[in-house]
Amino acid sequence: MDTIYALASARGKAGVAVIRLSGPAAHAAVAALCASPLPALRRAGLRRLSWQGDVLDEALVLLFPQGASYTGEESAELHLHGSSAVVAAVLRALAAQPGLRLAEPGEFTRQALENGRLDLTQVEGLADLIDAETEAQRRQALRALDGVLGRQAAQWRESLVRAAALIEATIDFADEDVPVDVMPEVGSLVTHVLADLRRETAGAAAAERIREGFEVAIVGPPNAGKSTLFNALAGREAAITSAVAGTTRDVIEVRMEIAGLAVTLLDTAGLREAEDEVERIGVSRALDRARKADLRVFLLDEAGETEGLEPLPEDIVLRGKADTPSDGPGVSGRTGRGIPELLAAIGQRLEQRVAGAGMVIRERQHRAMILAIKAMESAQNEIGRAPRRDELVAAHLRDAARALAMLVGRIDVEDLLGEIFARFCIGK
Ligand SMILES: Nc1nc2c(ncn2[C@@H]2O[C@H](COP(=O)(O)OP(=O)(O)OP(=O)(O)O)[C@@H](O)[C@H]2O)c(=O)[nH]1
Ligand SMILES: [K+]
Ligand SMILES: [Mg+2]
Repeated sequence: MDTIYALASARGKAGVAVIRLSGPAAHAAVAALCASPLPALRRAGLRRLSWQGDVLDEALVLLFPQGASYTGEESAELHLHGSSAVVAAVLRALAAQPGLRLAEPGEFTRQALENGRLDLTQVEGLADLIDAETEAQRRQALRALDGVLGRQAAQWRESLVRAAALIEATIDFADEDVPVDVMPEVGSLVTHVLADLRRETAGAAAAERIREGFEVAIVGPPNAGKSTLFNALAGREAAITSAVAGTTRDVIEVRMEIAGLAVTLLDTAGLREAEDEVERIGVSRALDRARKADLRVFLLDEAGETEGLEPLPEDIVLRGKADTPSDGPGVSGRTGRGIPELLAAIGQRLEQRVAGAGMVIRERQHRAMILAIKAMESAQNEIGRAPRRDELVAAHLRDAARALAMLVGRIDVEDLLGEIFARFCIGK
């Protein structure tokens, strides 16, 4: 087992920079830099770090024992002054130590996974937490990091393994008298776990939306004031506005947060039968993106019509350029009138769509759950058959248990690991 090290904090100037070490030689490597004895385990101590007669920094040194660290390995943290020269000097001194090497991206977390400190769903939660931009993403990622899904999956697996074992026990009794009929208990275990799995997968789409965010498109006739409204919502002049109908051609995007949810807001070309070739392309892009968006805000002019696109029941339809109360209900990008109400209406519709969000967040987790559900449905069908083939019931239940093991990364995940960890930064 190698001892790995890396800068764990962000690169560049900062108040403090943290270098992390993990592996059997971690404490020895720190000791080699410290003139005075190392601080007690899990106690921060200020130490002068030096290497080959050269003082590197005054650092806070923190040691964690094997089995009680983030990675599960013997580890250490050096809290340095956050200068790139100091960090570079300490990294050079560590590189010179025998048995040490620079960590790969995500390798500390990979050690944690391999040592059973985290399961795969927690690693995914951690990746999401690092990427989190909104409140809903942060809360959801923290729940995943806490391991809710892994704990629940362990209970489901236990029930399935118990059910399979009950059947297998009766198979061994085949030629003799079977002591008890186990099928009522097996049937009830299967029914309960299946109901749980179905309920959790039903919330997967909502959870995925929290993670990925929503697309909300502003659509309507030319000159309705879409780009002006878009800029007002974005809080900056992201789109060109002008009195010329057909100003916007490309779909323009801004990322924002509405009701704690990640939203990509889209400004689109005014919808009409365009004469101009470029505008026609713009209109066709507008239609395409607006149809794919999660929600459309139809901004209408006095005529109150939109060419080529019908609002869906959940869409928002309102009149633009409603600058003053005498203009009636609607919204004005110019004066800001009606914007808080519009944001509230968008937020309310999006919140409805994430209401059922559960523990299953990623497509990968969803697929593992579906595999488990399919296997359990096969088991249930077999239970209902006459004559019933008990070996098959047991085999389907074992398949379902295996799918749940995949869910938490206990088996069959080598490829996945590469994919997940490649997205981590070095030092995580
Ligand atoms: N009074 C008033 N005028 C507005 C408002 N919003 C936009 N306008 C004016 O209406 C004209 C068109 O505004 P844009 O924001 O470019 O309209 P658009 O819907 O994006 O137009 P296209 O991109 O050409 O489809 C400009 O002259 C704006 O100044 C508003 O809320 N009130
Ligand atoms: K315009
Ligand atoms: Mg526009």
